[in-house]
Amino acid sequence: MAKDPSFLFAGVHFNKRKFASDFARFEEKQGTDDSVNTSSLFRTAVAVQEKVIVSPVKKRKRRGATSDPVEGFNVFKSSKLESDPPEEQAEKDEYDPSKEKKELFRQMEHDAVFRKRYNIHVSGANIPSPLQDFAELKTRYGCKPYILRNVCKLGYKEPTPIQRQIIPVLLSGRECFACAPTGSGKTMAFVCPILVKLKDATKDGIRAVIISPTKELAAQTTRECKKLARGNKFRIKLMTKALIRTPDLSNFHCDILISTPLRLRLAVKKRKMDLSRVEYLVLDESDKLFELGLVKQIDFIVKVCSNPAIVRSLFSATLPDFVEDLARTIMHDAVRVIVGRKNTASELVNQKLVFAGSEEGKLLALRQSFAERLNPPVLIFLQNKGRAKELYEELVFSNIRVGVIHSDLSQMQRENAVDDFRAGKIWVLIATDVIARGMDFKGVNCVINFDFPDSAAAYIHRIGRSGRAGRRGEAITFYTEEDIPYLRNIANVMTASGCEVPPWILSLPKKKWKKHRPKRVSISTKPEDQEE
Ligand SMILES: Nc1ncnc2c1ncn2[C@@H]1O[C@H](COP(=O)(O)OP(=O)(O)OP(=O)(O)O)[C@@H](O)[C@H]1O
Repeated sequence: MAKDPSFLFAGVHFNKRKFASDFARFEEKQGTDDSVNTSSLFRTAVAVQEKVIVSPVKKRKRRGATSDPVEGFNVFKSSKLESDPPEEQAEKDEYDPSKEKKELFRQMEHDAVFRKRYNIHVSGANIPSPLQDFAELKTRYGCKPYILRNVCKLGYKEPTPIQRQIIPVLLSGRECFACAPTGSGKTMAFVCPILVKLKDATKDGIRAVIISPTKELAAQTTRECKKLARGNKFRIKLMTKALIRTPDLSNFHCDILISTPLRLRLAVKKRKMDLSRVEYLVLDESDKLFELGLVKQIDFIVKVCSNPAIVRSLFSATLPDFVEDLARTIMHDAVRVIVGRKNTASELVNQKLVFAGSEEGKLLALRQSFAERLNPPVLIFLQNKGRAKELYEELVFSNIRVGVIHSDLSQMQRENAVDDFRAGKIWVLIATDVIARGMDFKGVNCVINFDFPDSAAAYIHRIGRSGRAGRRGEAITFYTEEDIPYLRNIANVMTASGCEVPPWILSLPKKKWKKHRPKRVSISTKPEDQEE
């Protein structure tokens, strides 16, 4: 694999004298957040369509369905119907007693072709037709004009594939699991139907709850909800520390509440918050929420959301079988929607593996690359907060505007780091996995895994901070000798999303992936007596 890392930062040449103009370019990008290039997103969906095979009607074994083709409907078999001349068809229809059935059949056929085009795979009974365009929100579901106005203001021209299918599923009152690549618009896919269904603000307790694994993501989701709800008087609330301090929350009401599991559980247990009237429960980044540390809290929340008419939905870019199995035990007649193949990285990210030799080698590679080429904004991931701090200390006095985010910082410091990165005040943000999931920084050009990720899912989510909403991105993963046994797992993700991997890596033995966080040599180059 390439040993000279100087090529890493393909992109704008980082000439310090030209610093100002580069930076202005970066700032400009941040300013265009709302006018996302939707057409490329649309193109991506169409570009991958050829890869899908449509299978005939059959009962499928769910376990093996990970990357199965489209659900049971044979588009090819029925295409003969379409070739009938119109007059002949009209004649047939006139005398056909089961005209309605035929109509239904035709609609199903049309839906299957449409899904194939957008690489949407579904399973479950009676799945509603996907959206052709946003206008159908009004024609099919009578949504209020403010939503379409906001969609337009956000610059969304076409629904993304996950939005095309999940919005009708949720609007028809079905529970669902949704798995679609990072940066493919899952947030809007669950927020929009909630807004349509809730219609107007009321004071009927808490009506919808969205759970996010981190405070940062919860705050971001709250902002996205508010953007889409602009013009309506909905009460959209983030569960903050201050809110939890309220002595009695038993009469608290809001239309949509966004929280981390821990805070919500506290609010219910200690402040008597009542979730019995919740109509919609969304578990975002659901595989993270079902991990050992959080599953108890989720279990508690699911139980206290006791409204029998509740609609629950799970979203993530990675959805392991065990999460589906767990979720199935609580869901009724759920629809499963997968865009592309399950558990794969975004195809918009160009991924590279770089052998850095040692910890010292990683730092050298990074410095050299920054000196030669830098294409900000850049995100750097490390395996823990201690190492994130060390790297920050090493880079803070260079000419690069660098920031750091980890769980030892106060909430305010964490928010400031995210805001400064978004605003372009920070070029390079050093982070732990605390922001690896869900955070939407839009213009991130490059993600660097300074420390090898501890699982394939962590890799997919980390690199997914780049290559969002139709934009291209780059991901570089440093590895040392101790990471080699796990290289194959990442290499498999890379090949599945169309990136090249040297054959020797693909011939490494498969290794069962347990959390890989080896004890690594310190990054610090300071003499020991100068360390705090
Ligand atoms: N229909 C659309 N057209 C264009 N851009 C969109 C559309 N829907 C959402 N976006 C934009 O796409 C970006 C990614 O959306 P979002 O954060 O919801 O992705 P995600 O699928 O939840 O990603 P992750 O798995 O990383 O959480 C956002 O900047 C959002 O504004």
